[in-house]
Amino acid sequence: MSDILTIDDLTVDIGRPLVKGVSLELHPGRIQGLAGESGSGKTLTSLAVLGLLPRNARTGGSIRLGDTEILGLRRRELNRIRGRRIAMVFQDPSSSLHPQLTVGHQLTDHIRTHLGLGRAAARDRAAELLERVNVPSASDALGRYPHQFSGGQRQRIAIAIALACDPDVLLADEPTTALDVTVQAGILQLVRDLATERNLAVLLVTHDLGVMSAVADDVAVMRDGRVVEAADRETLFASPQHEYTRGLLAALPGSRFEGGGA
Ligand SMILES: Nc1ncnc2c1ncn2[C@@H]1O[C@H](COP(=O)(O)OP(=O)(O)OP(=O)(O)O)[C@@H](O)[C@H]1O
Repeated sequence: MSDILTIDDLTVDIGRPLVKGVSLELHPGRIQGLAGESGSGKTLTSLAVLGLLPRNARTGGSIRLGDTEILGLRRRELNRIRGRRIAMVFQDPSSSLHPQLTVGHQLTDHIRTHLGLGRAAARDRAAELLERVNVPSASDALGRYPHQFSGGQRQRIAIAIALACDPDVLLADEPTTALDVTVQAGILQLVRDLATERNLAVLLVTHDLGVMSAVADDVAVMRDGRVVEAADRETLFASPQHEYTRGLLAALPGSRFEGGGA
């Protein structure tokens, strides 16, 4: 299976070692889950892919997009890749949406900047995207501001913006954590469907193994800066090898791993 994004022995040091040799491969059409408790280094790993680590971070290892090494690229080169080939959605959709600009303004600006389309063509594409992510009355929605939508709809809009330029890779960091449980399933199903229909390689970062079990094809579990276990979803959930993974699974409601034994 060909990989589109390859993280190889990644290290991140910010005053102390925080990511300690992480390797992961992302494949088109597949969702790679990255689980682990708070502080285990999941977010730093995904920020490294986007070149968004703090300036004082020192990195080692390799991150390749196709055949291109992207770890350590200059900001200008990275800007060309970010948004266009690698896109991201965050836990709080408001952080990717400008509060004072209409949704249409934000989507069409993004499309025009990256794809060089004219105003009318960009607006058509924006409406199509909103329809695809199931925002109701897509053409009306273009004229509205982010605060006029629910949290779930704002996350759908953030996903539409992320996908506007047909990226190869989507990094989703806790995309449903801030949402009501009832809304979460719909967003996860959307990410699942988009991965399949657009051949998108997704890195899904979450501390919630319940979320993982719903959509990820492969799961890696991080602890203290390292991947302690990685397998396809069925294998990992059926026979977790690592005590730490068993502990995480035991924390799930209704788990058969309660008590720590497999
Ligand atoms: N800018 C920074 N300077 C110093 N330490 C940092 C910085 N950013 C993160 N860290 C530390 O790095 C470790 C890993 O953080 P990271 O955000 O990657 O964890 P995480 O697994 O994503 O957890 P969470 O789910 O809480 O976001 C934590 O101990 C955190 O305190």
